[in-house]
Amino acid sequence: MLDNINPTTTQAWKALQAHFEAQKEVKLSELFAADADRFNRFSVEFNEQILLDYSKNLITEETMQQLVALAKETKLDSAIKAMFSGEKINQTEGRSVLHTALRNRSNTPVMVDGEDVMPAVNAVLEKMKGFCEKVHSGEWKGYTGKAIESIVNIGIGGSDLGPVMITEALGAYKVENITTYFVSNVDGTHIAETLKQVDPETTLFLVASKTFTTQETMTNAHSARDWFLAAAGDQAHVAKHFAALSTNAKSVAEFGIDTDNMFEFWDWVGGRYSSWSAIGLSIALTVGYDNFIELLDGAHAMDKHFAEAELEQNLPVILGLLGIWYNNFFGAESVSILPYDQYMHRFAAYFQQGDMESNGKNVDRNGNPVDYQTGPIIWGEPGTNGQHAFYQLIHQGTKLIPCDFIAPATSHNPLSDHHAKLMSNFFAQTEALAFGKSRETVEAELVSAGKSAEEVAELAPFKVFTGNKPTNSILVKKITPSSLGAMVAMYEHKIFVQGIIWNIFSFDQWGVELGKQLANQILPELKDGSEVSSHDSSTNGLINTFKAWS
Ligand SMILES: O=P(O)(O)OC[C@H]1O[C@@H](O)[C@@H](O)[C@@H](O)[C@@H]1O
Repeated sequence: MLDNINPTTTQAWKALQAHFEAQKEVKLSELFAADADRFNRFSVEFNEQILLDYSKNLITEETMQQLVALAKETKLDSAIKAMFSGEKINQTEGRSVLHTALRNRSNTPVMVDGEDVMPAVNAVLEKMKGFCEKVHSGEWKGYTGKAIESIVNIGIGGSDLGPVMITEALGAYKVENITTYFVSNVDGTHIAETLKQVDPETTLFLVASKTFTTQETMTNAHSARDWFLAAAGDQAHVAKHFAALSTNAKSVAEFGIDTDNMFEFWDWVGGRYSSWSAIGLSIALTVGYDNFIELLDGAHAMDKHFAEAELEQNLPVILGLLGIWYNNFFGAESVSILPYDQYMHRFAAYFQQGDMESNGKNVDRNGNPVDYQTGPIIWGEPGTNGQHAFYQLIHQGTKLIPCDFIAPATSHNPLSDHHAKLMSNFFAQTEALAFGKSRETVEAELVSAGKSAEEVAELAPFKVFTGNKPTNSILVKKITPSSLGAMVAMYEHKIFVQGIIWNIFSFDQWGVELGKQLANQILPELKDGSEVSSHDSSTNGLINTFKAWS
């Protein structure tokens, strides 16, 4: 059981509040001017792979000490131990939270209900390995004897976003002769457009669903099977073209997928934490099984760091605490994740689910409404595209938006000076956000551009950058399976740290249920043209207009 401590009642919270009042006007320019060693003081390196520079944050040593005190007072230490040891910390569902066991490469026993889960974890990995070997070697043949060329992963949410993000992020590692597609949306366009690109004789569908009941996934899976059978004819051919990644063997069998083709995982794996499980089969098929294992290795190294490093030196803890500083004291509402790496273009979307589904909670672990802010809005796009779109608001808007800038030191595509240009933008943006451009500088520039005194006075206010916008810079040596695994685990644990301190349950997601229930009620009402009057006037009006127009 997790402790149950309202963070706002702790000594540390009160101290942080007083500290915030005393230094909320602090200027990054002054902090840097006063301390030549600030970069060294506020940066940590992980395994010569990842550098987290958090010196461009609105913090002093005292801020960090008090934030760490908050983590200690809210018993983060024991919560970390509880998670890793398989305690049922997902209390509203009565489940352990063991995505860390899926990548427990040291293979030490992890007990759930008195049983070590590692043999089952390893057995599924072996099965995935054998399957990948067969598909990649061409030994696995479709119903007309041809090798597999296309993988279509059908899943949504946690059964889609992680594999999409990771296969894209590891684009440089793709195996030859396999093209992977992802279908998630129940909008028929998604599956229809995908099926146009593949050949039933050479396509393998992975039906990825923890529950195997999700409406979108099951609808897409049935349409895929209909399409396949229209070409293949015989139901017996399904076995060569459909595999299931699920915890629900019964429904998999009912769908008609051979249980030999089922890759199992367990209820102690949350959907948004499931890329490391059988849900990762699309990853292993796309980038190779060995690279999938390297991904797990990287995540495991970060797990060890999270479990063992001092809180002051602990990357996920530092990130989590900084987030709390802005979310709960500065009143920041969102966090932007900005990867300067085209391969990582779905990273922010992935952690939108990871973070917002985990910590978007308004009830604490007692079941009482919280009277403080919890999970932030997560958003972002790859740089430099974002610079030409929404950075205006980050630089000169009225909202405080702490940003994580992520970039690889080495590019997989060292084409002329592209990478230097990309990186110059990465460095320039955090510098600009931190230090801005003063009125004096703006005026001097306008004068030297030949503007009159009147023009200078007129234009200057619009060209001033106040600066003092906080950022983290995460410099990665190279985006490899291992460093990516470490980075994903780092963000996962950041979310954990914040959920513990906010005294909420991060591993359930009841908030997704109501919409599903209502959609199930509305679906039969759409079957005929009769007027609907059972809802509020807006919903009735929309449904009836839809019926008239469709
Ligand atoms: O993997 P399945 O069971 O299809 O769920 C897919 C997704 O469904 C949503 O409603 C959420 O609960 C997600 O956490 C989950 O990842």
